[in-house]
Amino acid sequence: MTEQINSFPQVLTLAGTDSGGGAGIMADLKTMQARHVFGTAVVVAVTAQNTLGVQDSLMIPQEMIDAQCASLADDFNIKACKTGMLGDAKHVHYIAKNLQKYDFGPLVVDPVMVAKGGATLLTDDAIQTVIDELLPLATVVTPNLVEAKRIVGHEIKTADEVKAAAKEIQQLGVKNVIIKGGHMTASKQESADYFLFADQTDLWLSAPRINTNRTHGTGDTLSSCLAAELAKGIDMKQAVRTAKAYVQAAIENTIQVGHGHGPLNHWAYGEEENAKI
Ligand SMILES: Nc1ncnc2c1ncn2[C@@H]1O[C@H](COP(=O)(O)OP(=O)(O)OP(=O)(O)O)[C@@H](O)[C@H]1O
Ligand SMILES: Cc1ncc(COP(=O)(O)O)c(N)n1
Repeated sequence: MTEQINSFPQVLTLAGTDSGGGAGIMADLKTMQARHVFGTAVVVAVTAQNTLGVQDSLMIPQEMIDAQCASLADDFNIKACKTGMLGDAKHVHYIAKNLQKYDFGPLVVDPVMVAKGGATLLTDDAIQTVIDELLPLATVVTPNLVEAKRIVGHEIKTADEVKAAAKEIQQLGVKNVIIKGGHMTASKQESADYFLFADQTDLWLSAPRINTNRTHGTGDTLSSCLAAELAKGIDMKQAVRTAKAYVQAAIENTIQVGHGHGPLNHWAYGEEENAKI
């Protein structure tokens, strides 16, 4: 009976808050809500942020991170989780320890490094800790082009180099790799993401590139949608298609909020479809 009561898909984000509501934990919870899963959150960092940039940030102490993870593990039945902004090497380590201690299901690692406005969200020395401690725990990692370059430690220019980099990242111990195309601006027509799956099949998923600066939180939205689908038991290949379509609809159906890099429209995707889920 208890198991039945606790069986509704529950998802966890371990990340930073965005007071402006467009990225980080706020984007994650909005995405989870729209995908009809129950969203929970471990706050790793607090940012004072709006669409113009990050004005300040505060890292949460280890004891409080551990306490949040313990609270969730004691009560909830988390079926998938994602990481976002983790700030520094120490916090990457605290999160990796908690993810080893508790079973929160498949892990989506979004290796958030720099905000669209240019603020550092992960210190340089922490990249190696992500590689050593977090990637081996991940079911899927979702770097953008810039993050992928930092992980492999060299330039990635052509489509063949994107594919080779995904393979290199997979060899670090992650089953599935997605290199996101938002920063691959060579094509003005499309935004194409590359997917390399655990079974060695691969896929480019392309969608029309929208000419807009209202792309605050695109990466968070993709990774939290992916986690939401995985929590429902959807297989990885279908989950990535839904996540890409969800982000596309959220960028396309723009809303006018803030004066800078505006947020996405998290309720745009398949509104009638959602009503039926
Ligand atoms: N202008 C755009 N038009 C269409 N799709 C886009 C656009 N910008 C980004 N995307 C899509 O959004 C998703 C996230 O990609 P992106 O490379 O922007 O991630 P990110 O840089 O990690 O995002 P964030 O900076 O929010 O963390 C990908 O599916 C990408 O193809
Ligand atoms: C707390 C937090 N997490 C992630 C991002 C990345 O989003 P973006 O690159 O769109 O600014 C952010 N700005 N803030």
